[in-house]
Amino acid sequence: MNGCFFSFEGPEGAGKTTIISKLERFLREQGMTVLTTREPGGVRIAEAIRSLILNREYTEMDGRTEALLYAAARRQHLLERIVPALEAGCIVLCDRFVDSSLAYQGFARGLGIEEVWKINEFAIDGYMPDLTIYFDLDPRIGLERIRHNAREVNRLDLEALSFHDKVREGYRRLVERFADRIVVIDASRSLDDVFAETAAVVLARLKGR
Ligand SMILES: Nc1ncnc2c1ncn2[C@@H]1O[C@H](COP(=O)(O)OP(=O)(O)OP(=O)(O)O)[C@@H](O)[C@H]1O
Ligand SMILES: Cc1cn([C@H]2C[C@H](O)[C@@H](COP(=O)(O)O)O2)c(=O)[nH]c1=O
Repeated sequence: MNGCFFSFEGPEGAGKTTIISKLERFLREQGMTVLTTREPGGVRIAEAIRSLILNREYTEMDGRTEALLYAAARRQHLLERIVPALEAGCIVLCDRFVDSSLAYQGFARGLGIEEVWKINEFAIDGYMPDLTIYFDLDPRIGLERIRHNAREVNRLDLEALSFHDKVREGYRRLVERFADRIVVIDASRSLDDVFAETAAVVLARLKGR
């Protein structure tokens, strides 16, 4: 496999989508082939699962059902979109991947990081990002940011602040556990500063291949 797989993680409103879009433009300007995608979603079946999981009407959804749906969406997305792009030598920029499941369902929902890892192991079958960039931000700031943009409020956004605090704590545990894969970026700074650091980290990883 010749490509390089980057995933981007963080709480709501951390700036992942904005930075990925700037990074995609920047890397293309340098002549690189880039695929930008997102989870849950990225392909037809996974986008359908996304609509189901994030639908605000499904307040009765069980935590394990939620975790399994994210894993199912991931499986389809990986096979249909990520793996073919990596095999074609693309740089893949993925807005969320398995760490979201570990932080949100494993830690914040209380299902257990190990348990959620197990179902995801089955789904991803050995494929992991080469590098994960985690945008660290107080969820109060992130939620305030998205209150001011046009993005639709989804079922997860409506969780209590204590849930979003747990998501951050979950990510912190993942950073400790996967220190060689996850790079932490302080996302509370200006967009220009966050982008400059992200681009530097990504370029360094690409050079080191
Ligand atoms: N560093 C920053 N400083 C101030 N505002 C920012 C910064 N980064 C992003 N924003 C703004 O915050 C909002 C959320 O950004 P964005 O959609 O990129 O976040 P996200 O991490 O993809 O969020 P989500 O996962 O909730 O969809 C946007 O309006 C964006 O313009
Ligand atoms: C992949 C994944 C996502 N989530 C949560 C995180 C967000 O609240 C939504 C996705 O929407 P966004 O546009 O990225 O904000 O779903 C999750 O809980 N578990 C996952 O595996």
